[in-house]
Amino acid sequence: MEQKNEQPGTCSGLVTEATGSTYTVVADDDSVFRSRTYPGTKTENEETSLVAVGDRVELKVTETGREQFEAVITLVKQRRSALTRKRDIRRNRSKEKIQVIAANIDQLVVVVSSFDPPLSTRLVDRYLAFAESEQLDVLIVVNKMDLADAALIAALMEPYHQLGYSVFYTSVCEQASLQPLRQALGGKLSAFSGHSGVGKSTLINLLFGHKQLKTRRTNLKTGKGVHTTSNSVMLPLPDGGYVIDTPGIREFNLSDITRENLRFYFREFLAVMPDCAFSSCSHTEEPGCGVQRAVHAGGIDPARYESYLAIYYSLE
Ligand SMILES: Nc1nc2c(ncn2[C@@H]2O[C@H](COP(=O)(O)OP(=O)(O)OP(=O)(O)O)[C@@H](O)[C@H]2O)c(=O)[nH]1
Ligand SMILES: [Zn+2]
Repeated sequence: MEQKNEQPGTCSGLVTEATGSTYTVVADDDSVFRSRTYPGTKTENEETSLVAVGDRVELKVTETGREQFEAVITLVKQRRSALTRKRDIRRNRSKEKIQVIAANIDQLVVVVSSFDPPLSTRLVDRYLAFAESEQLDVLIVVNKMDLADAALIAALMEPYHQLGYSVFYTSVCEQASLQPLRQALGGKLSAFSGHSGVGKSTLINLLFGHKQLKTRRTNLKTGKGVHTTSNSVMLPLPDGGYVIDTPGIREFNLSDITRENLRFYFREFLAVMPDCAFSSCSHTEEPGCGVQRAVHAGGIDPARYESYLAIYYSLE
């Protein structure tokens, strides 16, 4: 449990919006402060963005600050997790080594569409490998189900159910289809990610109701523009929890995934890996490979294995 009001004038809260120089912090008593850092701001996280959306922080609020809802951030608490951005020297004008897109994310919500753009399980597999490498829980959302042959999509997605992943089928044309997803998001910090055009913004807007739609829409949109790094917002869900719209997988920092460790991020490989003749087996061309044997015997989905090979050969 979070300790409240350790000292007079201090409180802790959650950073829900970052706009460059100021941060919106929702304090534990639900009051909202426009906050700034100052040279004395301390952090329990090294060499990364000082403050990111999703961070837990301690605030110092003066009497006038309390009236105007302004505060300074005195401490950024240790993050449980951090979604980081691939380094782009041209864009990264600040000196921070690792740019954090969102902190303390509970789950990554991978949104794909059944059609327009068509469903790519290869892309789903890339996201899943990434989520596994970050030890993030993941929800898969197949949107635009109104445009698809449901039986065809069900067949494509069956391996993911088998592997124990949570899959949601949604259409923004049918409100009821959002209910299971809404439930899975309740009380958690969730990062939505997916290709452009799959319906992330539309889904998010529907999920948190129409009231904030007008005021927040602009922020959501600019969050994807040139100033993405300094302008992201976490939207409160009506029943608790927050959602943040994050960039597509290409913009995430994937450098922790290597040819050596990729095999651990395909969860169905783990059980058969001990059967490989070589302990260092890459499951690509080696003889006596337990993974390849399982693919031939039907125990591992061939499309998943193809994804593994595609990602493997795309890595240095
Ligand atoms: N038929 C159908 N269209 C949808 C659905 N969800 C979204 N769309 C449409 O798909 C288009 C793209 O939706 P967006 O919400 O802008 O997609 P996005 O993923 O946020 O895309 P970016 O903003 O480019 O990242 C819009 O024209 C939506 O109206 C759906 O469930 N069914
Ligand atoms: Zn092998």
